Amino acid sequence: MEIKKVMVIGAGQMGSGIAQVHAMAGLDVVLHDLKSEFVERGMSTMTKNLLRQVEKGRISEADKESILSRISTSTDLTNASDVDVVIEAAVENMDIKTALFAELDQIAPAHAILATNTSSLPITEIAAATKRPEQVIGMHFMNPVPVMKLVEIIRGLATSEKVYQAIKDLSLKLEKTPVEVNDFPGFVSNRILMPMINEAIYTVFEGVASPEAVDEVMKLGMNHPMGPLTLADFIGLDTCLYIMETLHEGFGDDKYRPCPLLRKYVKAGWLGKKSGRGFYTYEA
Ligand SMILES: CC(=O)CC(=O)SCCNC(=O)CCNC(=O)[C@H](O)C(C)(C)COP(=O)(O)OP(=O)(O)OC[C@H]1O[C@@H](n2cnc3c(N)ncnc32)[C@H](O)[C@@H]1OP(=O)(O)O
Ligand SMILES: NC(=O)C1=CN([C@@H]2O[C@H](COP(=O)(O)OP(=O)(O)OC[C@H]3O[C@@H](n4cnc5c(N)ncnc54)[C@H](OP(=O)(O)O)[C@@H]3O)[C@@H](O)[C@H]2O)C=CC1
Repeated sequence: MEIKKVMVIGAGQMGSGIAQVHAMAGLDVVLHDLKSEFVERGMSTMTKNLLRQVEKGRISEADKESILSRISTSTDLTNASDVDVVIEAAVENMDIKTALFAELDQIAPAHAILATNTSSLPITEIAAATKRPEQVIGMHFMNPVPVMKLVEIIRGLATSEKVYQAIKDLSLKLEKTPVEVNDFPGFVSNRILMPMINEAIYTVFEGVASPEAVDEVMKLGMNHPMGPLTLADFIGLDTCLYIMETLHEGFGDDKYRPCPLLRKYVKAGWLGKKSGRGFYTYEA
């Protein structure tokens, strides 16, 4: 199947990165969000990223312009009517995702693949909101998308071989490394990563050490590029909480219970880097 045009839903940190790598691979991209100010924010993130590439001499100014010219913006979901693939990267919430997939199923062409960048939610359940579950698949990018090589590919119960191959080929075209995993809560990446982050939050909650000390231990002691609390702020504390809740509910095992401190920060609106405050504070 030839994929020429892709719609990315959600122009947040993941959606803007996903749109950027597709445009860099020569595909036409529609970047969609609820409000034009969110889409503009996504466009400005991409423009800054590409400008950095120009300054480093990796691409020319003309390349940057042609990449950006391949991206159009949308606040109207009917713009999915002529795309080959939709990649959903809206908030990590099952109700929002199933509502979006049910609507997309009505709008997108019959041949279109509906992919989700969910970081933990069951693909099979998202697929069941459509009448084309064989064309629904998990395409899980890592943050920051332009830098990280992995794409975790997750088949739902009904996903067809043809659709799996098309998404695997698309990932290779983006110069990513696809890894296939089964449809279980958190897949592989977040089943392993998120309990570590949650445990790091517990060490702060229980007064074992300060956030700075926890991060320093993991950076210098384990050679992690970022400490777990810096990483949690970078991912978004809301997303971290939603993932822990999915693991907790999905496995019914208390070892996945979210730390109360994580819940408290999210309730306070301390969502990490994107809101200016989490375990650390950030300049706007
Ligand atoms: C929650 C989920 O469902 C799944 C997830 O995504 S979990 C999160 C997975 N991601 C991680 O674990 C990231 C861990 N951190 C890292 O790997 C590194 O700290 C990092 C790549 C983010 C930054 O690397 P660094 O060496 O500390 O900083 P820096 O030298 O500024 O950046 C390295 C490169 O990344 C680029 N970069 C950094 N942040 C970027 C961003 N937000 N967007 C685009 N590019 C970025 C820089 O431009 C630089 O590019 P070049 O090498 O081409 O010059
Ligand atoms: N952060 C990470 O490191 C990773 C996240 N993911 C997954 O990617 C998805 C997005 O995460 P992330 O980019 O971090 O989140 P962000 O909060 O940065 O962005 C989400 C965007 O989606 C928008 N949105 C919400 N609801 C809808 C809707 N119904 N239609 C269209 N747009 C909508 C949001 O708008 P508003 O601000 O109004 O809510 C926001 O602009 C989640 O499923 C997450 O689990 C996957 C890998 C890594």
